[in-house]
Amino acid sequence: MQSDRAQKPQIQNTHNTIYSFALTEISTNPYKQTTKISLMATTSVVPANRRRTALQPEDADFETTEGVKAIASFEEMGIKDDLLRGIYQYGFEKPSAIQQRAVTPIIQGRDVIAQAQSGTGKSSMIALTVCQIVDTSVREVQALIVSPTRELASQTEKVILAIGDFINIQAHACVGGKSVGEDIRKLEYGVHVVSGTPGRVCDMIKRRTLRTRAIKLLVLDESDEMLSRGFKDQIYDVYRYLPPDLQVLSPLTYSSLHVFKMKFLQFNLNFNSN
Ligand SMILES: Nc1ncnc2c1ncn2[C@@H]1O[C@H](COP(=O)(O)OP(=O)(O)OP(=O)(O)O)[C@@H](O)[C@H]1O
Repeated sequence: MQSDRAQKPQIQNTHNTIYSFALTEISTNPYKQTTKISLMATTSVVPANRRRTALQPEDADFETTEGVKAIASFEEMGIKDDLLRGIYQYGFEKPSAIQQRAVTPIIQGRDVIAQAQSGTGKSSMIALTVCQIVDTSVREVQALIVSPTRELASQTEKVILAIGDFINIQAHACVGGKSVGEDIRKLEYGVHVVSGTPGRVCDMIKRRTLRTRAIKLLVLDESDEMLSRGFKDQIYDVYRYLPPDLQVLSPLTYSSLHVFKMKFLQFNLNFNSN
């Protein structure tokens, strides 16, 4: 199954998009095609105390949507020069195995579900693809990353700011427990990326402090984890405010794909019964 964004039927901003991306695994959704990349097995997962060494063995076993190729260098991915400088300065020399397969479809605008174990480079992949997709000459929120925990949301913001140093990216972590006033100040000043937790993001959108009209990419980081933490309604609430032609990226851990599918199936049924 190969996705071609240009050929996708136009759909309304109804519930279709979010459940169609989630249901790709079942391969029956007529509306939208999604690129899916699964790292089936890893022989080395990065130990927690080792930084920037997430490279998987080249022969890592992957299951992907047809046509997904492994691209061995960041240059060959067509990443902008100033972002490449940031990536190298951050200490990444070459993409990890999941990055080799997932970065290109993401920057081509496809919806992507990328499953791989912890420590394989998924969070870093969010940071670098967001930096590539955002146009920093336009000071509006263009990418929204929703994460299950405050720590993860803040960590993603930090990696974006570090990797995107040379493109002058402005990112803000919108997380519960931090000052609402500071969120309002930062958002009104203008940022390109918001990385947050569902409740605070939802709150900022409802206050109209977080303006959604220019958002083109929604990242549901560890979406399986978010659903298991009971954030389903808040994710849906956020989604309702986003523009119709939205790209969705969903990185998740391999072991929980099953749970993810089951929960989103439920999600779908609930939507239809509204
Ligand atoms: N291309 C790369 N080259 C070298 N190191 C990398 C690369 N990508 C990621 N890393 C490093 O590998 C470690 C794990 O990466 P990351 O946090 O992105 O993985 P993850 O799959 O999201 O894992 P977790 O769920 O544990 O956060 C981090 O220290 C990160 O800096």
